[in-house]
Amino acid sequence: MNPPDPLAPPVLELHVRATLRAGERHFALDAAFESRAMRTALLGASGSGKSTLLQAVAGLLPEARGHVRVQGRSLMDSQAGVNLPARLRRIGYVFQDYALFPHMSVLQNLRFGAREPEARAQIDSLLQRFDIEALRDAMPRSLSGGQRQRVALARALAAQPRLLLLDEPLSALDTALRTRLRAELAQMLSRVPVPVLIVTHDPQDVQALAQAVVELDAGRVVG
Ligand SMILES: Nc1ncnc2c1ncn2[C@@H]1O[C@H](COP(=O)(O)OP(=O)(O)OP(=O)(O)O)[C@@H](O)[C@H]1O
Repeated sequence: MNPPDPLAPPVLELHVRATLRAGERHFALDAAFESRAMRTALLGASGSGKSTLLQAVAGLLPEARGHVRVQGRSLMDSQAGVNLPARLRRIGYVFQDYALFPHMSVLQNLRFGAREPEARAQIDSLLQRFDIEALRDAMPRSLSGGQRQRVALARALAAQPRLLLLDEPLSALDTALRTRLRAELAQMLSRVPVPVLIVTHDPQDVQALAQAVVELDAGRVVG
C-alpha cells in the first residue's frame, strides 16, 4: 500500500456529539478524531460507545451533531446545515452477525446492495474476487461462517461505498475460525481501495486489520 499523501485531506475527520436517553439512564457521546490511515480500528470496553459512533457515521442516529468527513467529503456538518440521510451516504455496514437477508440467495443479497447499473455490472467480479461464485444460488443458512463473512463483505462493497464500517466482524466465530478469517479479511481489505473503520475488542484484530487505532472510553476518545 502507498504511504499517505501529506497534501490529501485526512481519510476520516470526525466529531460526533449525541446524548442518548432511556428512562433514568443516559449516555453522552462526544468523540473527536482524525485519521490519515485507510484502515482505522475503534477500540474500547463494552458500553464505551463504539456502536453508537458507527450509527452516527452511517446516518442512523438522528440526535447526532458535529461533523463527519470522509476523504474531504462532508456527510454531516451541523454548523453548515449538512446532514445527508443514510441512503445517500454510500456507507457499507457489516454487522457482527453479517445480517444477510435469509430469504434471498447470495446473488440476490449482492444485487440488493447494488442499485446503480454500474454497481450491478461489478457483481460478477465481486463474486470472483471473494471466491463465492459457486455459491451464487445458495441461501445464507446453508453457508459456513467464513462464507457468510465473504458474502457480507461482498454485499457491502457491491454498493460502491465511500466508507466501510465493520462492527466486530469476527466476534461470532470460535477461536480457530476467527484466526483463519482474520487473515482472510486482512487480505481482502488490502485489495479494496475503500476507507475502513472497524470496531473490535481484540488487539489481534487491530494488529492484523488496521494501521491506526482510536480508543473510546465512556463516549470520549482517550487515545
Ligand atoms: N437508546 C439509548 N438510551 C440510553 N442509553 C443507550 C441507548 N443506546 C445505547 N445506550 C448506552 O450507550 C452506551 C454505549 O453503547 P454502545 O452500544 O455504543 O457501546 P459499545 O461500545 O458498542 O458496546 P459493546 O462493545 O458492548 O457493543 C451504553 O452504556 C448503552 O447502554
